[in-house]
Amino acid sequence: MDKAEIGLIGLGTMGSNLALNIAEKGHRIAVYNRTPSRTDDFVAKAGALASRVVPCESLADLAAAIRPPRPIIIMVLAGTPVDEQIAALRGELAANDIIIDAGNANFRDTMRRFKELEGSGLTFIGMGVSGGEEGARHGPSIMVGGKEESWRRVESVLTAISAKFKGEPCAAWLGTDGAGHFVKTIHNGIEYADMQMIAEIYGILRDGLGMAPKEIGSVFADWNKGRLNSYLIEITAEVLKADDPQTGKPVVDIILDRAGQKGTGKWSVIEAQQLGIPATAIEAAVAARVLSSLKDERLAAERVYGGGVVPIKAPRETLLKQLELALFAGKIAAYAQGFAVMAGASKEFNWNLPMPTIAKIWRAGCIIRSQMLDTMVEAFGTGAASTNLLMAPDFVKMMQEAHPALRHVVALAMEAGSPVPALSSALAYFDSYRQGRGTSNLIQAQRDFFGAHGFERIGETGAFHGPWGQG
Ligand SMILES: NC(=O)C1=CN([C@@H]2O[C@H](COP(=O)(O)OP(=O)(O)OC[C@H]3O[C@@H](n4cnc5c(N)ncnc54)[C@H](OP(=O)(O)O)[C@@H]3O)[C@@H](O)[C@H]2O)C=CC1
Ligand SMILES: O=C(CO)[C@H](O)[C@H](O)COP(=O)(O)O
Repeated sequence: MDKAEIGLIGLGTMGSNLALNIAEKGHRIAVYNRTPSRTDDFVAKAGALASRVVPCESLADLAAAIRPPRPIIIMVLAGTPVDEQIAALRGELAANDIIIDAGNANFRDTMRRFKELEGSGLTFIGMGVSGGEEGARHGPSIMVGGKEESWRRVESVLTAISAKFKGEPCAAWLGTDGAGHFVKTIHNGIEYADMQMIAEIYGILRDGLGMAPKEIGSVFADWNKGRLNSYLIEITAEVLKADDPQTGKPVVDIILDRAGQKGTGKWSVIEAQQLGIPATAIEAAVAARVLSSLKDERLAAERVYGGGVVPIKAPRETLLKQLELALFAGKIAAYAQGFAVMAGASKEFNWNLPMPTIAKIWRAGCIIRSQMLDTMVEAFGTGAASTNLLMAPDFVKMMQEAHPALRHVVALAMEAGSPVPALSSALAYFDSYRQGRGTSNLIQAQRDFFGAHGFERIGETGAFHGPWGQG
């Protein structure tokens, strides 16, 4: 039997679809899954593509089925399972074989694994994949980290399976060791902020305006035709229009309001804080998921304080326009924060992250794909966004048009008691960023008062102390 060109471990949601995508592009692929029945099911459902799939019962079989040098994708749950698979694989592999971790790894783990495998003769790639089930099957966005020569060895298969934006593949090498997984982490951080802001707008429409899910779905569907055009808006419209076959009720109304999270949002925030880069909308989105998980406490607090949202009395069409613009402004701020964190990490880890390329490969395939990303390609490509996306002329124009609506919507929601943590954080970030004279002069004075930390005087150099305690 002909040897496979590539191998894949982990036939869960992502792995099985990625394997079919690879087979469909004409590559013979060997697959292995810890639970053998999953491999059998996979082959049974692969249809005509099964002829290009080599099912394997062990890692030894997998290694034997692939033509050396063997590229092997690991697509299992992030964390210990990846270390276990690498440890088990090492004995089966030979020099020049390539291990590709395609899960949502913490980039610090990727850096460690990269170091651990250095000198072993094996090549390690940390690769972020975005697009969910559908993307994995028909074209995800692929963010690669590792040695550039390692990328060159797998470039043709990865570009073939990736999404295409106007013919350009959404797969790229972004830098050494953890660069690909870091970029995927921040992609997810922006995803958290975007999803949270959409949910906040949904809250205003549901509780403030008393709209039904299908009506709200139509609003999102409308917005998807305009400046907010994006995958997340598109699926939100679909989600809101779907009915639960069991009860006949709208699906959103039967889902418990407790959001899960697997780590990438939290890691985005931790790294942003470590780097000293504000990512307030992402932070707010992670905190909102945590608060959502405290269902019992929230119910108890509602009994104490009341939780109702005061109906919002405003002309509906005007308000809908403002909500659309507010979401647009919030989204720009979230992207600005995400890119700023990547710029900070790029310096810290010497990655030289190519921002225009990142914007390019996010234009199709990934969860945060949106019309706005094409304008970002231009802004980063010309250097106009090199300080901050908010300073690129195209985005200045958009924010000038949209920020008054964000302010109005946040004020309205706060007054009504409809929580808008991500939108309000985005607004506060924007307001703080554009304030030439802020209020931290007072903080410096306080720090000096209680801790003799010193402060700078306007127009003078050196450290000064205040006249504290002199009456
Ligand atoms: N779902 C999504 O939208 C996306 C997921 N990802 C990432 O892709 C990776 C896979 O996710 P997904 O496909 O959704 O997960 P699934 O839960 O669908 O599948 C998990 C896979 O991991 C395997 N696995 C779990 N634990 C171990 C272990 N200890 N040793 C060996 N194999 C193990 C499972 O094998 P078994 O059948 O034996 O349990 C299964 O093949 C994760 O890192 C995830 O974060 C990335 C982008 C999008
Ligand atoms: O990477 C993804 C999308 O880009 C995965 O779907 C990931 O699981 C999303 O994160 P979380 O589960 O924390 O919401």
